[in-house]
Amino acid sequence: MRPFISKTCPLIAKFNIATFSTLLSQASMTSLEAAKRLAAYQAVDQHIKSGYIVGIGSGSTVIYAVERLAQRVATEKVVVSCVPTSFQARQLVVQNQLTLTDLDVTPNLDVCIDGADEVDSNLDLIKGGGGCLLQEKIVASCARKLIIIADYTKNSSQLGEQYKKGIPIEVAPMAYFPIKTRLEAKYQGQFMLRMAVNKAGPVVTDNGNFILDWTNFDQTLEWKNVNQELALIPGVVETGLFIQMAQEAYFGMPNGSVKVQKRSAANSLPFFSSV
Ligand SMILES: O=C(CO)[C@H](O)[C@H](O)COP(=O)(O)O
Repeated sequence: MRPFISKTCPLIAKFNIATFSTLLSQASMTSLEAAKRLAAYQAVDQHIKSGYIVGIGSGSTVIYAVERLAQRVATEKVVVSCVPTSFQARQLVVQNQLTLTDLDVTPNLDVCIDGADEVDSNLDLIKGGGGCLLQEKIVASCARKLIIIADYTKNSSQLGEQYKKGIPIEVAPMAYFPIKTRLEAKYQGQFMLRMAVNKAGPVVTDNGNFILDWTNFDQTLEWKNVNQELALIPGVVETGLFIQMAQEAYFGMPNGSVKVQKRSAANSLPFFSSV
């Protein structure tokens, strides 16, 4: 059958192109969502046992992890208590009727399952695209294992290779401008105040702080040192650099497989130490 080409009616041609591109973006969205789901389900199946205290990360991939956890609670009678890393995570736990706890009651977690914005070949991460970095890092630092779940677009050899939205730095509101000025004088790149959508002004985190997103940075920096330098600046609350924290990353791949990347024990920081 010959393809329909409308030379006489540009409107029909336009409609066809628009419809085609919508279908195309839906198809790619679906494969990305399928990849997230695959990674999340496999990580939950391999790392969560009955009796565990589980840290629940934030973001769109974690939704599938909580979905799988709820299925396992219902079908296998697995018993878990969950420590959320954000308002969103708390809502997910509650909506899925999982047992909610916190660090006051259960400060030692068996595992924390979370997403990431980018994972490098050392298993160091950029996190905080969803603005939840502070609580995510606190909860992860209380867990024996941090397991990352992500789709294939997050799997890089170095930080900044694919993820261009920048490294988030959570700052006290009154300090954002002096910190921005100081960091722009010291490092290559920009430190952009993250602005809200559908609200005038900046994003305000779950902890009442602002976020500076560090873009166009030098990808060859020594991230462990940079993280320590940033953490020492008055007004910096936390960074989205998660260095030597994750033990394993599960990447859902486009072909329906899951790639698992593991950290060697020698390249891990001791429990409860993230800087
Ligand atoms: O760090 C995060 C939120 O602060 C998320 O884990 C990260 O942004 C990845 O999210 P998603 O699973 O939606 O890609």
